[in-house]
Amino acid sequence: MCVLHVIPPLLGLTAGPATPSRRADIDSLAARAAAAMRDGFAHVEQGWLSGDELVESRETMVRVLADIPQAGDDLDSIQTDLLEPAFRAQLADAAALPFGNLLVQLDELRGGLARHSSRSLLGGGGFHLMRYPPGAKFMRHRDEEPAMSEPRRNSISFLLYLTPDDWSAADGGSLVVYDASAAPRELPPTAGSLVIYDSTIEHEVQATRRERHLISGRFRESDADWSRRRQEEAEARRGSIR
Ligand SMILES: O=C(O)CCC(=O)C(=O)O
Ligand SMILES: [Fe+2]
Repeated sequence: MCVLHVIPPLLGLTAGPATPSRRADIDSLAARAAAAMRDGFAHVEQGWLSGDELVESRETMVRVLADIPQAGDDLDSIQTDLLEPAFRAQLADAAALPFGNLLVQLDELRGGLARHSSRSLLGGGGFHLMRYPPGAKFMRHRDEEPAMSEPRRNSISFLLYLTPDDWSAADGGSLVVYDASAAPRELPPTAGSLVIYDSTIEHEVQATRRERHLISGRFRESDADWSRRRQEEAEARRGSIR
C-alpha cells in the first residue's frame, strides 16, 4: 500500500457551516450509530451524501489524487490531517479547503458520537483518501488492536464511499464486517453511503473489479479514556449477567 503524507493542495470548495436541519440529521445519525456500536454492530447509513455534495466530494477526491504519484496495481491510501481543526486553521485560505463542507459535517458527527456514546473523542484523527484499482482488495484487519497501548487510540472508524452511482454486485469490492451479526455481513460500497463502526471490529474488502474510491476516517480517544471506558463496559456487562 502506498502511504503518503501530504499537505493537501488548496482547491476551490467553500466551507460553509452545516445547516440547522443537517445538524439535527447528524445528531440523529450519531444516536443510531452509537446504539448500534453499543450492541456490537456496525451502522450503515445509505445515501448520507447525495446530489451536489456527493458530486463535489468525488471531484475533489479525483483532483487531489491526480496530483499524487500512484502506486499502480496496489491500493493507494493518502493520509491527510484534514480532520484536525488546528491543521485546517493554519491553512492560508480556509475558505478554499478541500472537502470543506464535508469536514464541518464530520466535526458535527464527532461531537454527536461523543455525546451519544460517552466517549471522549478528540479533535482530528485519520482522514485517508483511498483508491482501489481493479483487482485490489484489503485483507481482514482491525483499525485498532485492543491489546496495544498508545497515547491516542482509534475509537470509532468511518467509511464514506465515493463510488459511481451505478455500482453493482458484479463490480465486487464489498466490505465484509465481522460484527455481532450471526454471519459476516457483506456491504456493497454504495455511492454516498457511510459506515460507522467501533475501530476494534474486524473487516476486510473483497477484490474490486472496478476502480473504487472512498474516504476512510478515524475518531480517536486518549489511551487513558479508552482503557477506563473498556473497563466500565466490562463491569456493566458483568453486572447485567449477575
Ligand atoms: O475500503 C474499505 O471499504 C475499507 C477500508 C479500511 O478498512 C480502512 O481504511 O481501514
Ligand atoms: Fe479498516
